[in-house]
Amino acid sequence: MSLTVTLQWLPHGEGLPLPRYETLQSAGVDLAAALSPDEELVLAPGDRGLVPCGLAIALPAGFEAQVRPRSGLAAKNGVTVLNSPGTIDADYRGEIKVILINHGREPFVITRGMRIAQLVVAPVTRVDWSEVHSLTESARGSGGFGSTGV
Ligand SMILES: O=c1ccn([C@H]2C[C@H](O)[C@@H](COP(=O)(O)OP(=O)(O)OP(=O)(O)O)O2)c(=O)[nH]1
Ligand SMILES: [Mg+2]
Repeated sequence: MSLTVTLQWLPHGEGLPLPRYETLQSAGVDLAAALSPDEELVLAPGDRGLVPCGLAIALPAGFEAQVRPRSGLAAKNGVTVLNSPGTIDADYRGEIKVILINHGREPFVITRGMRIAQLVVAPVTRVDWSEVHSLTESARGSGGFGSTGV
């Protein structure tokens, strides 16, 4: 299934490559850091930072985009998306930004064009609430938080 999403480059994003699927079946497109060419953002161990991506999008109603970590950065550097998955609402027209956190032991240096996260577009289900006095019974009931054992 293919969906058209409009994308607007912000001035500091111009020149970055269009987000693209790296393989035929990739679920996400990578997001690149839209820092100035001479800028470095250094995340010391334990630090977090808001990384601009230099673009804004308009999703069709009924869809969201999720900002997810790249597994390579997590495995090699301990760097991940703090609020993973970040939620981009269909009515958001601001710049997409990525909240990265460095859980690694070394400083992590981000430069322009570095692919720091990925964006996955997904359908959204919305609910109409219906208030009741009791819920339907189920085998699990209120068991949770490890109730089935290890
Ligand atoms: O990783 C993220 C998460 C969110 N957003 C943008 C798009 C999203 O539509 C908006 C609001 O996000 P969210 O609802 O998660 O944040 P909030 O703290 O609830 O802010 P708000 O009160 O603006 O909804 O911020 C990003 O650019 N990156
Ligand atoms: Mg919100």
